[in-house]
Amino acid sequence: MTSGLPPGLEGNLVEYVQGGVADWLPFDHKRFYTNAFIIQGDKILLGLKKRGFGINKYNGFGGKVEPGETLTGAAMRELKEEAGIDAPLEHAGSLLFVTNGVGWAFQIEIFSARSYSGRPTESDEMRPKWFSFESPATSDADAILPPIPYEMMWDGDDHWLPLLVQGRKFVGRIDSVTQDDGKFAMTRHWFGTVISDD
Ligand SMILES: Nc1ncnc2c1[nH]c(=O)n2[C@H]1C[C@H](O)[C@@H](COP(=O)(O)OP(=O)(O)OP(=O)(O)O)O1
Repeated sequence: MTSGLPPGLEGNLVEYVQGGVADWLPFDHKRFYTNAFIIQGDKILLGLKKRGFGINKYNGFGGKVEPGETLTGAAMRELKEEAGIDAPLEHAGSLLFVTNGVGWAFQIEIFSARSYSGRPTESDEMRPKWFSFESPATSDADAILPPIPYEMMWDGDDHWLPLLVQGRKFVGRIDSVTQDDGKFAMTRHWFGTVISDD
């Protein structure tokens, strides 16, 4: 294991970016979630969350890992439920989110695929939309795609999404405090890239 990692992270990692000086927040257990992204050429499929936690934010497709499910099985189920597509998802990274006063941490396993079958379809929970991660945003021959809408995504996504797009495996932790308006403010973050899975 790499020394000096934030609590809750493990692996053979090299630091990529970090910020904030607050103490790492305490948590007593993790709850597991998945989040899946389809990447094709210079475009990425995101979904606008229509309800619940993270409403009106763009994100990958995912949710809670149900009892008895594997992480990959959960990721594939959520992708189908929320975007109507199947994909050969592969594990791409792990993120730990800790918020003050919650007591437990979100462990989010990130998956990606470069191909998929079916047609991205709006569900009760998510509205799929393609974005370009190249600049200028001219992905499709006949359509100009908008750039990744980081201003409508979770804080910190701008740190790790470029690694995902480049196919570099990553691990990160983001601590946040809840503000008076109910929004989160990042207090500390750390991201590393995986040197090897050994
Ligand atoms: N910071 C943070 N906290 C919590 N969840 C997330 C983040 N960043 C994220 O990217 N996410 C992801 C993790 C999951 O993919 C979703 C949240 O899942 P949720 O929609 O609550 O779970 P479901 O199982 O789909 O929920 P319901 O079907 O019960 O509504 O955001």
